[in-house]
Amino acid sequence: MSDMRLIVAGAGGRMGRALIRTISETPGAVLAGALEAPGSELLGQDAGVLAGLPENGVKLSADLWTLSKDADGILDFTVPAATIANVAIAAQRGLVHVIGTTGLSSSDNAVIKSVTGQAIVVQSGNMSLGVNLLAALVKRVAQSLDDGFDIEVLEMHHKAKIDAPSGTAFMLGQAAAEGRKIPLEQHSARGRDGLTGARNTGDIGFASLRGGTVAGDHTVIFAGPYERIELSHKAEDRMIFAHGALKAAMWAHGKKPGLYSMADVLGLGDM
Ligand SMILES: NC(=O)C1=CN([C@@H]2O[C@H](COP(=O)(O)OP(=O)(O)OC[C@H]3O[C@@H](n4cnc5c(N)ncnc54)[C@H](OP(=O)(O)O)[C@@H]3O)[C@@H](O)[C@H]2O)C=CC1
Ligand SMILES: O=C(O)C1=N[C@H](C(=O)O)C[C@H](O)C1
Repeated sequence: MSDMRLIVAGAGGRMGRALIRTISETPGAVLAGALEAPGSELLGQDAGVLAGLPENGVKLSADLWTLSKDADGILDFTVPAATIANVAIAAQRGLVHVIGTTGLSSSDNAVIKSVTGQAIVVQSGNMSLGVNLLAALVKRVAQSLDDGFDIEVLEMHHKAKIDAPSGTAFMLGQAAAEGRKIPLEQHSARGRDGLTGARNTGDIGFASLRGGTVAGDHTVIFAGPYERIELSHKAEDRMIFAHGALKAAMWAHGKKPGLYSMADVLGLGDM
């Protein structure tokens, strides 16, 4: 098979730059385009230079329709409005769309789902191997413990992160809810503040910390009578997410249209 031609959306962002570096190191992948927001001061700049590499001749552009004429996939770590705009074009062009953007609403997710009859989408709030394995472990532990054990999800990220709780925290909460066979929407406790009353039995709680340059720390706590189990993952470098995204794109190349997860990519679906 010829090289997979990939567009990086949000090319000037933290993940965008990590993805451009990862593509440059990945045999079988080539950077076909670099997308940035309309009006960004980075438009026209060289994607390689922005990512700390030698000049590669790929200039940042805000025109996905033109960029995608000759591409196979798009790696999208941007903001919800941009991802939703990209979904329609990726579907029309038949691109593999790897979606890492978090903070999506349920109606955004419904839009993504609506195109998967014709589009190949891999979506995950966290593309790392470690977190996807952690989610499988959380589900397994939640299956074994009844609601005598209170489940709390704690996350910490760098101070520039704009959404909370993190996409990963939701993934882990969802895994716990699946293990316990309850709907997360009806059992999630978020944003405690003030005179909240006692904790509801069976709730899954979320707490978010922000500060410094933390790439992403997540802990799921199972707090029972006189004992506690804590399962944690600490991302030391966002390159782990970029490597996961590349793996997802190359895995999805040539697959049938559908909505896939990182558990599918990593073969963790049955854990
Ligand atoms: N699933 C996973 O494994 C991971 C997910 N993420 C998620 O990825 C997203 C991005 O994170 P991060 O890179 O840290 O954030 P950044 O803010 O550093 O990057 C986002 C980039 O997207 C750009 N952008 C905004 N609008 C558009 C548009 N319409 N078209 C193209 N580009 C646009 C921004 O440009 P401008 O600054 O000009 O607005 C910015 O350069 C977040 O939602 C984050 O939570 C992050 C890491 C891992
Ligand atoms: O914004 C980030 O940085 C990250 N976002 C993702 C999330 O919301 O979970 C993944 C990772 O934790 C880094």
